[in-house]
Amino acid sequence: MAECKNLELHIAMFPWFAVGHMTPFLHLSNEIAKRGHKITFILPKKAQIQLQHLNLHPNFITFHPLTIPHVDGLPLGAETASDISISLVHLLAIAMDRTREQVENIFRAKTPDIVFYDNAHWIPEIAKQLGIKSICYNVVSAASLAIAVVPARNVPKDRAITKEELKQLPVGYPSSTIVLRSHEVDSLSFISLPFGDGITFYDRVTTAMKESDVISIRTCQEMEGQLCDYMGNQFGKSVLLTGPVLPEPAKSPSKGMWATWLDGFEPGSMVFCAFGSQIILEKKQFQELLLGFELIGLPFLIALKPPMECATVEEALPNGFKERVKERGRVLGGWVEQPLILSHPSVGCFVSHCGFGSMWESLMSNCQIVLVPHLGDQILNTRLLVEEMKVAVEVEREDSGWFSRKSLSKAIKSVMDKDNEVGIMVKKNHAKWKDILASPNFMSGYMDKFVQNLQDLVLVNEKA
Ligand SMILES: O=c1ccn([C@@H]2O[C@H](COP(=O)(O)OP(=O)(O)O[C@H]3O[C@H](CO)[C@@H](O)[C@H](O)[C@H]3O)[C@@H](O)[C@H]2O)c(=O)[nH]1
Repeated sequence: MAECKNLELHIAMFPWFAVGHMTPFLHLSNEIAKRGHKITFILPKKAQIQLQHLNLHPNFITFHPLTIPHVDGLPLGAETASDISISLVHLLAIAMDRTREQVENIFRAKTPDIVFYDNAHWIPEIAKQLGIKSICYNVVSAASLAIAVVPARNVPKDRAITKEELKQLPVGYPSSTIVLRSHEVDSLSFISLPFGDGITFYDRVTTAMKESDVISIRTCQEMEGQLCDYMGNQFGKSVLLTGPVLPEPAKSPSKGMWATWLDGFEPGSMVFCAFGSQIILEKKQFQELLLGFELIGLPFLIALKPPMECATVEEALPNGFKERVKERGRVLGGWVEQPLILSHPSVGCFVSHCGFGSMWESLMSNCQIVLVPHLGDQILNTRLLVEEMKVAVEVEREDSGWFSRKSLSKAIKSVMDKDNEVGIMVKKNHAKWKDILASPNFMSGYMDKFVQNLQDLVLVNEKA
């Protein structure tokens, strides 16, 4: 064992070209680097600039930028999912596949022991040839993997998956609460669509997992144990969990241009809203959301991308909105430092899309959580938080998918009203879970064990 502890690893990271994937891969890299191991982090050139500030161990973590080839149909210079609309991401997958030679050259030059990847299903093939162990690291919930991309889902090869087929849960799926409602199953139909050249999303992700040496998921046994066991059984291999892998909370949160403004409000009174790096609302839905915030009568900070067909958030504001909400509310169209905002004492509620990164950040905060999921995995994360853990509320949507200003304000008020039973219940449950997740050895315990497993994996290789 002592021999194993001293083994210094060299790990290559190759995440999907999206902020919601590269960021958690970098958090994981920081944790591994903190334990004395070397990381080569492969990413698009522009992303390097965006992520650099999150590299906490530059002596151990080296960025290796890729040139992203242009693919017809993508805007010139597009390198990550944030540069394009969701309808074009399948083309970005083609661009990723065309970096194969660059990636292989990096592996040959750097000779890592292990490579972590997610969407690049061809990595194990290269890795095997070069004697590198491959770990398919998933930065979405075990629930969203288990319901959509397991062999038991049995997606037809020759046609699109039907709504009826999507309504069926894969045989043996272990949860009856973390499920999609029948009007939501369409949010999974993308699994049988092309994602890359001549390959569907389903085939790509299942291949990525089948061919790996190990499957790993950014989750914990305490929250998704049964679902992780199901994944292991489905693919017949071990599933290593990293736990949530979040950076230390900021020591001095009051930074940034919005901080002085936030300082001026009562503790816990501010409602913050952000929907991650990808969602672009339709203008009408964007305006309805803003009008819902106007109704709650509380201070608010909204950070959303400008809605469709609008260059800025200003031009999409409802008539007279700015004059009516005055200093009480701000709407920003650019990137804000979400973790810092969530830890500001004035912020008491987080209205989120429940992307997996935001899900963890909301759980680690002291904020009440209101969820407005959009994509399939976000809906399942929402069910986990609302139905299983009972730490959050979900905004009611009509069957058309539309949510009204009334349903939004009702959900926010229910958790911000100090006497509301639901608000009291979710606050209490959230505090219990936060105590577990933030307890001193919880995350570090997961990481220590994980790194030990990585060393064992490489050692087995060396002995073989
Ligand atoms: O203005 C912003 C907006 C986001 N963030 C950060 O960006 C990350 C966003 O990640 P996440 O919450 O996972 O959202 P998306 O970027 O939307 O994530 C994509 O990737 C996730 C993980 O794969 C999936 O769960 C989502 O459905 C998918 O949209 C989080 O760390 C946020 O703190 C900011 O710092 N500032």
